[in-house]
Amino acid sequence: MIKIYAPASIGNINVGFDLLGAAISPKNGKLLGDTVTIKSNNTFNLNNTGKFAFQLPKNIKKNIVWKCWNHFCKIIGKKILISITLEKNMPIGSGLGSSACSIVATLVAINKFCNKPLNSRQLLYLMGVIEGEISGDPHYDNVAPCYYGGLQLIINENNYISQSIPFFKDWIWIVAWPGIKISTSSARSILPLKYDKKICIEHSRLLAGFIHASYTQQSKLALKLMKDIIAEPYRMQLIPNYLKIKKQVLNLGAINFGISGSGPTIFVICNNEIIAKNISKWLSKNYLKNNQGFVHICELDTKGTRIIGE
Ligand SMILES: Nc1ncnc2c1ncn2[C@@H]1O[C@H](COP(=O)(O)OP(=O)(O)O)[C@@H](O)[C@H]1O
Ligand SMILES: N[C@@H](CCOP(=O)(O)O)C(=O)O
Repeated sequence: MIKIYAPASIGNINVGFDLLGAAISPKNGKLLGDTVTIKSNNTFNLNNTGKFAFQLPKNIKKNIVWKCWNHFCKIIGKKILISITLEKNMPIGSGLGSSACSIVATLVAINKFCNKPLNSRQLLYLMGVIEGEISGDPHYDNVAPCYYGGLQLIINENNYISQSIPFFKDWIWIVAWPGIKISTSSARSILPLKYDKKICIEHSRLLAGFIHASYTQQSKLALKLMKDIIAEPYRMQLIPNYLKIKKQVLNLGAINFGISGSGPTIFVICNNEIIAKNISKWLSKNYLKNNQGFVHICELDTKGTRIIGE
């Protein structure tokens, strides 16, 4: 038996649309991600459990776990006889890399079960392909941090898909999912196909400056540059009262605020535990739309996807 856990992730982190992503874990030690358990069987079998299993497609062939298994069988040229249990603990369409959690956990588990025929780069490439089948075009800013952990910069050069970049250990990351869905594909479809030269130059300044500030550990500079001029201007309309919430949370002492991935989850950065607790309480009261929603005070998950049982 192999049991794999894959953590939630924040895609984009404002300044790096499709190019930066952070894996996160609640500071209280709770798990925030999907778990996949695999054992040998006489045929393929998939069981769905977990708080958000009800959101999964009824047709097994539309479940990401089946897609991952099917891709892997084609790659190794044989039917892999396993029973898979997906513990779907990440809400679908949340903006916390729910699809990435299932993709990464399943592929890592199957690869280990088959004695690792794929190396980590080949595995991550496959993760991006499957992510692209779901959201319309491949993007690695959820699967890379979910797989490797930490803060990942998508490189796609010299045989590297992503590489870790330094982060700020004193940053506290709050995520608030209101309990409603926004599909990644729809949130991608509302973005412009082209941007003005002025925006492109400004985005390069912000992203390059953020990476420089990260390597030189200039927290205040990193925060000033951590702006989203690519997606937020268009996606904020999908999130009720977005600008009002943002203004209030910044007034409560947050040092940064943005849309997590394609939303509707928002993320908040603080550098003070008391302020973080206060903002978490405020968001629980004012941002959650139903009893499905949640707020977690998190830190970067540096371990990434890992074995939690054998
Ligand atoms: N195991 C799974 N986990 C998440 N989504 C799944 C899974 N299996 C199938 N899906 C489908 O994939 C799509 C994922 O939607 P998406 O908006 O990308 O979610 P998220 O942004 O949370 O990753 C949904 O249509 C969902 O029904
Ligand atoms: N870069 C992607 C990130 C999507 O993240 P998700 O958690 O919403 O799937 C995008 O912004 O479309």
